Amino acid sequence: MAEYKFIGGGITMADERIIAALDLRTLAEAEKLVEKLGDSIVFYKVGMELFYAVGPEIIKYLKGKNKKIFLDLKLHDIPNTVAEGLVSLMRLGVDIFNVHASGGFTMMSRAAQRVREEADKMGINPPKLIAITVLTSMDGDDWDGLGMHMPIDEQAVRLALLSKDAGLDGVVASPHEAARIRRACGKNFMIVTPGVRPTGSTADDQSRIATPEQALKNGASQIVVGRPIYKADDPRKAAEQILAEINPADC
Ligand SMILES: O=c1ccn([C@@H]2O[C@H](COP(=O)(O)O)[C@@H](O)[C@H]2O)c(=O)[nH]1
Repeated sequence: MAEYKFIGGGITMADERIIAALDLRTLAEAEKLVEKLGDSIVFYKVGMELFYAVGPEIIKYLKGKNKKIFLDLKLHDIPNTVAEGLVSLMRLGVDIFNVHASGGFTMMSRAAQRVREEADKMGINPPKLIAITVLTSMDGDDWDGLGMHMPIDEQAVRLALLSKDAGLDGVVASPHEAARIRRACGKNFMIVTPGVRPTGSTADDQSRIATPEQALKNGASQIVVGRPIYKADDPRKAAEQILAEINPADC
């Protein structure tokens, strides 16, 4: 939701529907970007590149700045290993974390149950546990190479329903499948969509992309934006343009 803040005499908006990906290699680079973005971004995604290099320090830093955190480590292993891995990550105090839905129902339901049990013990609200459906970089050729015969969108809906049945809070999917997943899984299910590109930006290695506005119209609850913000000459301006696009009445 949009939350208005007065900054330096002007108005800027913070909107938890935008999650900015911190795909950087050092704490110093991440801190510099977070400083530049200021109050325009309240939700950050920490993925493998940064977490493997910096570890829990980045989470501590973001929490110190009152930012929300999606820890995107995409766990994919046997049920016990994933469940206990998530329990270890819970100590960091993140808001969202994730597993691969292709790990299957048993893995996901054990993970969801273990996260709830541990949250009860810790006396906290459990972090949201979501599952990757089909990576947004996959195109038809990649998909065929895996020997998959069901179309990508059908498989994404199938994995979303499996995740919901297993007790997860939502999924990561491309904006192309968001509408079908929203219809199948209902209004309270989280649908986080990477593969978001403002008009005019390059697709990079993403295949199933849409603009921020279209992704949200399709039913995404949150959008992930990485390179269009952190590689921009002026990251704050890039973030504010996305905010303006998704909150047209507010500008
Ligand atoms: O299917 C997926 C799952 C995760 N991601 C992650 O989102 C960001 C996207 O970054 P861009 O620079 O905006 O392309 C990145 O961290 C991925 O690891 C995804 O893209 N697709």
